[in-house]
Amino acid sequence: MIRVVVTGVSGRMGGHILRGAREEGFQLTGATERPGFAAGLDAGTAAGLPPLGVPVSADLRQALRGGADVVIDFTSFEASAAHAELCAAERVALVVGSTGFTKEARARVEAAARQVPVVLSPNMSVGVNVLFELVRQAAAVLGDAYDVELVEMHHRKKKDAPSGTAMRLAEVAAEALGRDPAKDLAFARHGIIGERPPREIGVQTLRGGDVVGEHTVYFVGEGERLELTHRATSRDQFARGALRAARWVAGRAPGLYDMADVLGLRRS
Ligand SMILES: NC(=O)C1=CN([C@@H]2O[C@H](COP(=O)(O)OP(=O)(O)OC[C@H]3O[C@@H](n4cnc5c(N)ncnc54)[C@H](OP(=O)(O)O)[C@@H]3O)[C@@H](O)[C@H]2O)C=CC1
Ligand SMILES: O=C(O)C1=N[C@H](C(=O)O)C[C@H](O)C1
Repeated sequence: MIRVVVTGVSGRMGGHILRGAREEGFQLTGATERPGFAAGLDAGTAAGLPPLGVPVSADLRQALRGGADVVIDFTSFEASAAHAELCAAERVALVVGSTGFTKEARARVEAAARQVPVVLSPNMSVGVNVLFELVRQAAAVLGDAYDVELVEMHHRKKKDAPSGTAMRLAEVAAEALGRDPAKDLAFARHGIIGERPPREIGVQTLRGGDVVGEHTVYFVGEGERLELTHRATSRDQFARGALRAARWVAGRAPGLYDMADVLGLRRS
């Protein structure tokens, strides 16, 4: 039985992961929430589920005392960077779903992945990981004759923009078209903007209500338009993907992996 510690259990993803872990036969050995949260509360109760017999800790080091094969972490980029360093020190595998990483925070996760295996992915759903491949293929075949535009929509409480998934989709398209994400992504348009630069990849963000997560990539040509859309209607698919990643990464060699590795989609 795989022993798992889940961080941020009272968050939107936390409850879905705890429920999935119980249904899929993981052994929950620890749980955390941000310092200041009611430490000692049952993890299930904290997540709005029936009690699970595991208390919430205010820090991951304490939560790992019960032993763990893997930590599943959907918190924030800052918390995930600190969690990665602790997992490296404690030699525990890690699955990170947090998004919005700064270069510095990502470098901390990469450094941790030299000590322990880490799966880091902005979207753990199978559907979105297939979308990454479809976008790669479409961009490679359609080429420069088609303008690439991307729109993402999420709930009003989401903190980072554009979504991690949108950023990855734009990077995948840019790579297939030989463009530079640092120069060619356009995140806003306003005023007299002039003609669209041909190399531009537009990335636009919508926020509102309780939208779980929607991404559309447009390839707009002369006389035709291809639209590739993924709509998440529940957080369960993200949680199922994270648990699949946890099963895959526990006991693996140190390294930074993503869902393409977990799902066997990695291109050589
Ligand atoms: N990869 C994927 O498939 C998906 C990724 N995400 C990403 O996952 C992250 C979390 O999303 P979501 O669940 O919606 O966000 P929430 O804010 O609902 O949940 C995050 C939880 O983590 C807690 N937290 C923050 N810092 C710490 C800490 N140091 N230790 C323990 N707990 C902490 C937060 O507490 P507090 O509220 O007090 O800050 C909160 O309860 C986001 O970055 C989001 O973009 C989301 C869905 C799918
Ligand atoms: O914050 C969210 O909710 C989500 N975040 C991820 C992202 O930023 O791509 C994945 C998913 O779309 C939900």
